[in-house]
Amino acid sequence: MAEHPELSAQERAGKAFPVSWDQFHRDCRALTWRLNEVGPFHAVIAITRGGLVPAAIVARELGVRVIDTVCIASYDHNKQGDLNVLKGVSPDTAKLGGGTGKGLLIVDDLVDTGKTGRMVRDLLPDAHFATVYAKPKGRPLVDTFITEVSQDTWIFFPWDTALSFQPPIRDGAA
Ligand SMILES: O=P(O)(O)OC[C@H]1O[C@H](OP(=O)(O)OP(=O)(O)O)[C@H](O)[C@@H]1O
Ligand SMILES: O=c1[nH]c(=O)c2nc[nH]c2[nH]1
Ligand SMILES: [Mg+2]
Repeated sequence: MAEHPELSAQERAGKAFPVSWDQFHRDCRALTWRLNEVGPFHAVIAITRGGLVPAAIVARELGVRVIDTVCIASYDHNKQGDLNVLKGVSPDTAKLGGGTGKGLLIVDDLVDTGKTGRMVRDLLPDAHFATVYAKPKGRPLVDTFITEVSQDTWIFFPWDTALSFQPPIRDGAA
């Protein structure tokens, strides 16, 4: 970050990894196959907002109906600022996890630097933390994930993107 402070994280990331709804759904289902070997879980906790979509799919596949959120904001569009916990887990969910998160499943779309993951680990140290995608810096914080991408890759999620014209590769398209 210190090398090019004027650039956003997305601009510094040299590679783009666009993910379609279809691929995201399949990756969430693949994640659930792994999580099904680890559970059962009393509740699923989505890290908003990116964790809401995978949490819904994972909870559906695992048959879990207690779903809570931890609301954390760190990136303002694509620049990471200070982490801000807007909402923690509810008292009911905290009780289900015995205060430390045992038997709870935390879901997010990805770990990048690991700052968000570190914060949820500090809040619920015994919870199981799952993400669909992981970059190397954040990977040690995650218990289960599906696909690793390099640190200089920016993942474009389907809820942040729309179909658009692409120039032919021959004409210099990335
Ligand atoms: O490992 P880190 O470097 O902390 O980055 C990962 C976090 O960044 C994104 O969330 P963001 O804060 O952008 O909020 P959003 O989910 O509401 O888009 C993403 O959904 C992860 O939660
Ligand atoms: O859409 C996103 N893609 C990413 O690669 C990323 N890293 C942190 N936050 C992110 N958001
Ligand atoms: Mg997020």
